[in-house]
Amino acid sequence: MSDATVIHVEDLSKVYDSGFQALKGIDLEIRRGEIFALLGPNGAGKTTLISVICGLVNASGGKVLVDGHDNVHDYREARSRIGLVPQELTGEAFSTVWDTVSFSRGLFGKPASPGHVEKTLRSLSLWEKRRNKLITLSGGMKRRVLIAKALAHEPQILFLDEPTAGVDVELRRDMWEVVRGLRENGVTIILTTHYIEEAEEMADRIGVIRAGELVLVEEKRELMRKLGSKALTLHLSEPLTRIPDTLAGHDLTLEEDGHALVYTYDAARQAEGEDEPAGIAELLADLEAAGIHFKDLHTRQSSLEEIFVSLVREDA
Ligand SMILES: Nc1ncnc2c1ncn2[C@@H]1O[C@H](COP(=O)(O)OP(=O)(O)OP(=O)(O)O)[C@@H](O)[C@H]1O
Repeated sequence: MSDATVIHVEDLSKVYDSGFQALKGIDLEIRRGEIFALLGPNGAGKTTLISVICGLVNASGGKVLVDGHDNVHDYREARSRIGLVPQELTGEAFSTVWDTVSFSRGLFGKPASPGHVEKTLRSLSLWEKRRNKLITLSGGMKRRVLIAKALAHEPQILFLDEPTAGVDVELRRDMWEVVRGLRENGVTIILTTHYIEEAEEMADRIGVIRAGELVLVEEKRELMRKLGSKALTLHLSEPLTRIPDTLAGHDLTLEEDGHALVYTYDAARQAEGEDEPAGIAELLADLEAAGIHFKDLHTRQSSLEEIFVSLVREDA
């Protein structure tokens, strides 16, 4: 395990008592200081994977090292390095923010540190609310308390399970800011999400899990470059009823009742400079030769969402 690796997951599998296999031979390295987004449809195994890494659910096979510590044989060392932000706050409605966070630190056998608790609360804009009972807080503030709780024992690694499920857009952006701030302080972040926008906005790398298998792990930029396709839309001066035979060699579709021609090409090919600029010059020459004129054109690149949908669909 290299220094850059903070979590090493090897051939991890999980079969629940029901006989259901939720994880199948997962191999994964999480790099120190990155934001890693684990994406997958409902039931794909995201929560199971993070629960096994955090030692809350036993694996059926394979192993997990957290900063070099085996999460079964050296559980306390491994667990002390991890903070886990669950989806919901449970059971502490009548405690104050301060007590909830301080208590959580004690659970990890760490000596009381009002200074650390104060720093954590301030960094999450919870300081003014420290005497409030949790039950009196808004949804957004409650989520911040969950994060503060998970950070109380000074972990290097923070897992966030669906950090923004069911929150409004404004609060979601707010949470993203909080998470980025944590990363700037050196915390490694692993988040599960099924909001593609969240992964697109936040992640350095993305893992896609489908039916218990990690089907892909990739730098976000690389993923979008490799799998993104681009489309060039030409708005025609005169509508066409069909694509002329002389243009059959181009990947074209006729849209908007014949008012637009859409040319689809591979963003990666273009980025690699091969066939630059992806056959557009030839297409334009052939259009000219066919007497087809356009009044406007625009390009767009597929979003991570489209890439994700096609990955999850592929031989599903
Ligand atoms: N205790 C359990 N016993 C049996 N099956 C379980 C158990 N917990 C989860 N599963 C099953 O394992 C699969 C993966 O569940 P998991 O919660 O890990 O998925 P997920 O990707 O986190 O989905 P979601 O986004 O819906 O939370 C699901 O089919 C689920 O029904």
